[in-house]
Amino acid sequence: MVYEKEAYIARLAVQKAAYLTRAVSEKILADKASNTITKEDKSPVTVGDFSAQAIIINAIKTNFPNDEIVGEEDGHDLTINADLSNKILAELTKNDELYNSKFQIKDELLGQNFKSTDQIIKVIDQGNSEGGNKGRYWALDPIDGTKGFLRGDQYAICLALIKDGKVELGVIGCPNLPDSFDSPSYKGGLFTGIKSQGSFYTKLYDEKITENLGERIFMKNSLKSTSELKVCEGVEKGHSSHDDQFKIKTLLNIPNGQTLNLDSQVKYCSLSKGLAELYLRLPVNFQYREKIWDHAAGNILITESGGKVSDMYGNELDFGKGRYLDSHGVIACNSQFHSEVIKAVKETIKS
Ligand SMILES: Nc1ncnc2c1ncn2[C@@H]1O[C@H](COP(=O)(O)OS(=O)(=O)O)[C@@H](OP(=O)(O)O)[C@H]1O
Ligand SMILES: [Mg+2]
Ligand SMILES: [Mg+2]
Ligand SMILES: [Mg+2]
Repeated sequence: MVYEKEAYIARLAVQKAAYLTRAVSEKILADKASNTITKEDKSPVTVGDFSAQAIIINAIKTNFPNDEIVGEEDGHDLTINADLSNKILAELTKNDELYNSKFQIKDELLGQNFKSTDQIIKVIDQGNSEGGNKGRYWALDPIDGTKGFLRGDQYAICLALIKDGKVELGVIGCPNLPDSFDSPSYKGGLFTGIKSQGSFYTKLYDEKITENLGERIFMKNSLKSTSELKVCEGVEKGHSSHDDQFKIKTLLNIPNGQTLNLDSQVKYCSLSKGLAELYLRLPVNFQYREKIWDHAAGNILITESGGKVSDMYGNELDFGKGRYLDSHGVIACNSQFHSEVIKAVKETIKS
C-alpha cells in the first residue's frame, strides 16, 4: 500500500497528541489564563497547541528526516516565557509515560522523549517550512479551532502530507466528536484520507493504532433535493459570514434548523462520515488569507469520500502556493450538489 508507513506514523502521532490535549483541556477550562497566551495576530494559543505540535513534529522528523513541515505555531513566544515552557515540558513528560505504556510503543518509534524546554522549542520551530509546489512536506495544525478548545467545544488535530502541491494523505483527530449527533454512543474520532484509497474512520481512544485504517466512510450522495442538505458552519462570526451563508441556504431551500455550528475541521470530518453534506465558509473579510493547515487534511477526506471542495467561485484549492491559500471562501459539498451550491453562492454575492 502506498503511504502505509506515513499513515501509520501520522495516526499514531495524532492519537498521542489527542491524549495530551484531552488532559490539558480540563486544566484550561479550570484556569484559562495560566495556560493560554495571545499571539501577535491577536489569536489565542495554548499549552495544548504547542505540545501537540512538538509531539507530531518529533514523530515526523524521527521517521521521515528529509520531510519539511508547514506548522501553525513557532517557538518564539516560548523563548521569553519560562513559565509556559515549563508547563509544556511537564505535560509532554506525563503524556510520554502515559501513552507509551498504555499502547506499548516501542522505544523512540515517535522520537526521543522530551527532556528540556530548549529541545521542545527547537522541535516546534521545525514547523517553519514555506511549502510550495515542489517536493514533499507536511501541513500541521496542532489544534485547529483553538477557540472551540478554550470553550470545551469541538477542535481537531490536523496533519496532511503534500507532494508537489497536492494533498496525498490527511489524518484528523477529533477529541470531542461523537460518532453520531442524533444518538451518540462514543466520543472521539480518528479520520484518515489517502489519495485513490478512500476515507476511513476509527475510534480515537483506547484502540491500538495498526496499519488497518478502519471503517471506510462515504458522503451521502442520493438526496432528493438541495432542501435535504444538512449544513456545517463555523461558530465564530469573525471567521465566516453567517449572513451570506443564511442567504445561500435560503436560495437552496434548506430549512432553518438543518445547520450544525462546529469549530475546526471537525466540519470536514462530519461531512466525510455522512453526518452532513454541505460546509459553507464565506469570507467576512477579503483581506484574510486562509492557511493551508486549516484545510489540507479535510480536503482529502472529502474528495476521497465522494465530495468536492472548492473556493467560493468553484475553483479547486491550490495547496502549492506556500503557507497560505490564494483563494477566498471554501465550499465543500457532496458531488451531487456541489455545482448547484456554487450557482447559489454566485447569485448571492452578485446581489
Ligand atoms: N478572519 C478569519 N477568517 C477565516 N478564518 C480565520 C480568521 N481568523 C482566524 N481564522 C482561522 O480559523 C481557524 C478556525 O476555523 P474554524 O472553522 O474553527 O472557525 S469557526 O469558529 O468554526 O468559524 C483558525 O484556526 P486555529 O488558529 O487553528 O484555531 C484560524 O486559522
Ligand atoms: Mg486552524
Ligand atoms: Mg491551530
Ligand atoms: Mg491558531
